[in-house]
Amino acid sequence: MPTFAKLDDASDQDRSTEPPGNSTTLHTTADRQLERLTRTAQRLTGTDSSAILLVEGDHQWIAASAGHVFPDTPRTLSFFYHALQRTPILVEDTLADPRMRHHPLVAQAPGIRMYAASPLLAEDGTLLGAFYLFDHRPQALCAMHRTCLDELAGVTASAVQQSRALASMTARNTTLMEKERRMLLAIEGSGTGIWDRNVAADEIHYSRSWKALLGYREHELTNRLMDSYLRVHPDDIDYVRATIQAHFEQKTESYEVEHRLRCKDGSYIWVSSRGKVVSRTPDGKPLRMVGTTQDITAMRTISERLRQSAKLLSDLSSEVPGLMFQRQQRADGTAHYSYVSAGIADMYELDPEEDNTIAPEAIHARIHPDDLQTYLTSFETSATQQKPWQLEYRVMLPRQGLRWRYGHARPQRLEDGTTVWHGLITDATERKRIETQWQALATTDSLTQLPNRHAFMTSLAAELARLQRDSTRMAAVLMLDLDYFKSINDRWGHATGDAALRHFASLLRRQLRQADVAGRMGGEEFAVILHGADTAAAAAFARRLQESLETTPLQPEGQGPIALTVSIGIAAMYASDGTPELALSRSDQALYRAKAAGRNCIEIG
Ligand SMILES: Nc1nc2c(ncn2[C@@H]2O[C@H](COP(=O)(O)OP(=O)(O)OP(=O)(O)O)[C@@H](O)[C@H]2O)c(=O)[nH]1
Repeated sequence: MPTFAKLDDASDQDRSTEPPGNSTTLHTTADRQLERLTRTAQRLTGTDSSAILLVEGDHQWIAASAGHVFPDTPRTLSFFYHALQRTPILVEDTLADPRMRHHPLVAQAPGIRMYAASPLLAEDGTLLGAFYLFDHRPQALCAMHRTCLDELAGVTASAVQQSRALASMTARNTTLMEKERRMLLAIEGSGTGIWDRNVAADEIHYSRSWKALLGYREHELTNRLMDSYLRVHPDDIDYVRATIQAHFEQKTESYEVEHRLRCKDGSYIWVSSRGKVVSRTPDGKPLRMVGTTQDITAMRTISERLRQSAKLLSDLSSEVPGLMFQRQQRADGTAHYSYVSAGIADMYELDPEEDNTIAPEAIHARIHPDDLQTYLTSFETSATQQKPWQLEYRVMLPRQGLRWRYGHARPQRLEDGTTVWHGLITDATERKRIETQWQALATTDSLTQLPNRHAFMTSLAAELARLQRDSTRMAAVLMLDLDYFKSINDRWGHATGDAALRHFASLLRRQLRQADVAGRMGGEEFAVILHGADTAAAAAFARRLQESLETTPLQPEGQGPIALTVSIGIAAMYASDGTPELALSRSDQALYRAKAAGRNCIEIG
């Protein structure tokens, strides 16, 4: 039995005198029980009044009282608070106690003289409040009354505890129910239909929103399972049944299928149905299955459009000749090909990865070693200047061999500094071949296959530039003109004249070294650049040429040999020459003199 302790000097003027807002406060039945307990205490002990004070958090309030009515004022509370200790208290005469004697409830009506209290303790030791006895006469409670007070306090504590547990459970249930209600509202609101299938009874129940999905009102659909299958599109029915069956047989964790359902107006919508068997017989037969149905028509339409766009892109990229690519270069300079089309098989003879990417090293290994640096630098320049990438380069392929490629792409700078190019690589080999042909045609004399005047003048300018870069070098320029050529034409015909020109060009070509250049300047007039030669060396060259012409006459078919001679004018080229024409002009003047000297002569300008 607890012993009565001395009164502590403690008060709490700040505590609220109201039960907490969300309190598990005792009301109605529980309150009445407490009232009954205070009356019982009053009667059993013969005291004037009795009260129960409850405490919860920062709140404390008088939950029940018998005898005097105690107003809930802070001062009054401080009077009660003295008892909120964990041990019983007995004040036999309040007037003898300095801390109570001036309290209004002592000094004035009702003039409390005896004050006894026992704490209300929960099983875990939490203080729930106190049970009080008061009397207007000073007295020492007998042992039986003290025990009675303690026991009543114990019963009260247990009642309060139970009541609070019940209230807390009710609150939890209310919260759960509210949550469930909100979830159902959310599901309904999201346009998701709910169904509940009774497998044994071959029945299926639909929520209002499920029926609304198909345009039906609440009462318009039966619960018969066989009716539900009639609404499934005929093309989908087999796999819908098979999917359900698989789940019934526990081959799948849940039932999940996309199919079409017929609406009230006869049109079809695409739905996603998901469900799960929630109860089975002990041997595993399904009893009940619940699930949801969602209209995914719009989503299917979008995904179908996306699929078609993706197919179009894929068709385009595989059908358009060449290689479409996306190349990314991060700010740190590392690059990778994030997309390559099927054209990579032809352009580089490479197979892309499954995700249509390829390592840049694989491509670099196919690029002609002489062009690789230009290729890499061109991308760098494009990235730095954010200008379109454009390049003609050679590739060395295992099957096709040496080929030309033309690439162009536009760069885009991303926020993180990455540059992304989208572009196309095409085969430029044929174009290059034609270009080379045109180039040859444009620079070669078709009759003699020697460079024409334009090409010769280009070489002459290049030779002058070389001399001007290094004045220790030498070069000689020769002008050559066949003698009496008109008479050959006149006598043997134009075709023989042509043959004579080809014959001379052939002899001339044979006399040239690698670095020398000869050209046909027009008619029967030729010119030669002798690289690294002075005029003496050029004169020796000219003599050798005249000798070879003398010893090798033209031999037209069916005719006797035709002797040819050539007059030659020689001039040195100087670094000081302002234009290449100057040296040519000097050699031309020398030629003029050679002609004047009787032809088949050599003159140095
Ligand atoms: N067969 C042929 N004749 C050409 C060609 N080009 C120019 N001729 C001819 O070459 C001749 C050149 O004659 P001329 O300029 O009088 O010179 P030449 O008869 O050689 O007299 P000299 O140069 O003074 O020795 C002309 O009759 C031109 O028609 C050509 O491509 N083929």
